[in-house]
Amino acid sequence: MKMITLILTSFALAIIVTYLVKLSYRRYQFLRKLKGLPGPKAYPIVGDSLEMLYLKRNELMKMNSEKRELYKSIYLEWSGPFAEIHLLRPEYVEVALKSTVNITKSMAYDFLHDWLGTGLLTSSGRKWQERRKMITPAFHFGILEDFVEIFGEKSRTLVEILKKQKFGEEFDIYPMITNCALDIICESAMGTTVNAQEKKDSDYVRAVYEVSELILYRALRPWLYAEFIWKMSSHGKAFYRNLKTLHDFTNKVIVERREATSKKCSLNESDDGVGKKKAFLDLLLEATENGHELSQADIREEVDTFMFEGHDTTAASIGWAIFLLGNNPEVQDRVVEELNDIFGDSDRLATIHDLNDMKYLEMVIKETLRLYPSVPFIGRLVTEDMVVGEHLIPAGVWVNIELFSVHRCRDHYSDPEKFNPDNFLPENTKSRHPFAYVPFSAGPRNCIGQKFALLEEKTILSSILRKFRVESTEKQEDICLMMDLVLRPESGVKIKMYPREQ
Ligand code: HEM
Repeated sequence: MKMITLILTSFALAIIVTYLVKLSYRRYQFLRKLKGLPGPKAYPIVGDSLEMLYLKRNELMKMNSEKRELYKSIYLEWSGPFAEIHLLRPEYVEVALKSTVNITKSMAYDFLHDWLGTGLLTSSGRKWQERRKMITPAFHFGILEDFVEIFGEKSRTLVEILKKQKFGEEFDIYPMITNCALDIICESAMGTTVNAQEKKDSDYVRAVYEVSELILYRALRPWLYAEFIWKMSSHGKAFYRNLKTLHDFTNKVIVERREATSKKCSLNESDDGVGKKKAFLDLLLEATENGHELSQADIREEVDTFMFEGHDTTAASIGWAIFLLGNNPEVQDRVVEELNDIFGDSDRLATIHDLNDMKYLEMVIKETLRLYPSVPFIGRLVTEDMVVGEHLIPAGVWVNIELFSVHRCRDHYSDPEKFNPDNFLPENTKSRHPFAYVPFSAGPRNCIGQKFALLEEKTILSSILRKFRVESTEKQEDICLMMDLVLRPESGVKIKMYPREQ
């Protein structure tokens, strides 16, 4: 017995040692190729991840800003044994984002696979190309027009909820905006209502929050990366329990929607009883009828991807816009002036034409996304050698494309920390580097939902501002940036509100 234990232990040790030697050799090879790149001190195997272990979630962005000041354009970090190159300049980011070969996402996205499978956000190669081609028409302008009605209805509910707040008293508007965005994406993606704004006890909504929180919890704890350890841990168990709620819900909606659609086809009805507006899900179901082979799981991963990508991102950006408008009354007044010109005394919902006329509000939204991009970093695995400036980035390393840093580049913005919507006046954008502003990414893997997002943001913000004057109770310099799955203010968006009529 003792002998067997000894043999097995030696065998396990030999495997571990071989693996460590392989990692060290790989590191040595990369170091030779990456000679000359600056970066923090790193050790074999653990890299510079040790400092991350002691870092609080709200310190991540601060550390990131310090590194931006120190290294300016590019630096090398070691995430454990893996080399990660951070790109901070528009000129470098352009090379990475324009690449049609280096489109594979980095390991960080693997944590999303349980929920999103390999849908549009997380897939790569042929699968991604085919899906992108198939899904792009779903974001056509004509189709987006249908969603504007949903944006308006849900925003109206938000305004009714806000009316119940005590005017002049501080409160956090962020959770209300998030619930509104969740209602919008549920109805747009699946054609179903979860009433996140009015109903506090939806299992689905609770599971969305729990799963997002638990993905982040795992991402910040390397000892939970191994799947079998994660599955055994209490947080992992909670994750899979909530995940089941999410998948069961999406599966049920798909089945019901499929049945309703085929009933409509067999009766040859023009109006469907499913509702006149088409959800993204209907467009995917139609694609299966038009020759695309999509299984239930294929459709689910795309619907789940919209759910994930399509609510936190917009909620964060709307929250930041309210925060900035509440700190800059003169900008808020100009937005309201524009809204008065469009709506006069009318209480009607905004049409797509009204939204297109909101030019100044659009500049405000763009400037908000410059200062506080909902997705501050994008990660890619380099699969083919790439040259940025005078640096060769070899295949096998990860690149971290830092949208947050690019947007604060002093060469392209004279006062980068200042909120100034005029940065987006045509005369100011015309000569700027095209990759100095990329909140929706750029190149082949840019955000497919960006027009949807802009229309949604305009609808929610204009609905709030037509009814209320907002005043922020925290200043820009005091706010602590929190890197969750999206970039958000640590303490929410604290405001006081007053009715416009007064
Ligand atoms: C302000 C709101 C939004 C921002 C800032 C934003 C930003 C981004 C960024 C930076 C990416 C690239 C991610 C990467 O390469 O890893 C992306 C991809 C994506 N976004 Fe958005 N997004 C927003 C809203 C939306 C909405 C509303 C939807 C859907 C309705 C959506 C769907 C997607 C999808 C499916 C992808 C993956 C595209 C692909 O790889 O082909 N996004 N988004």
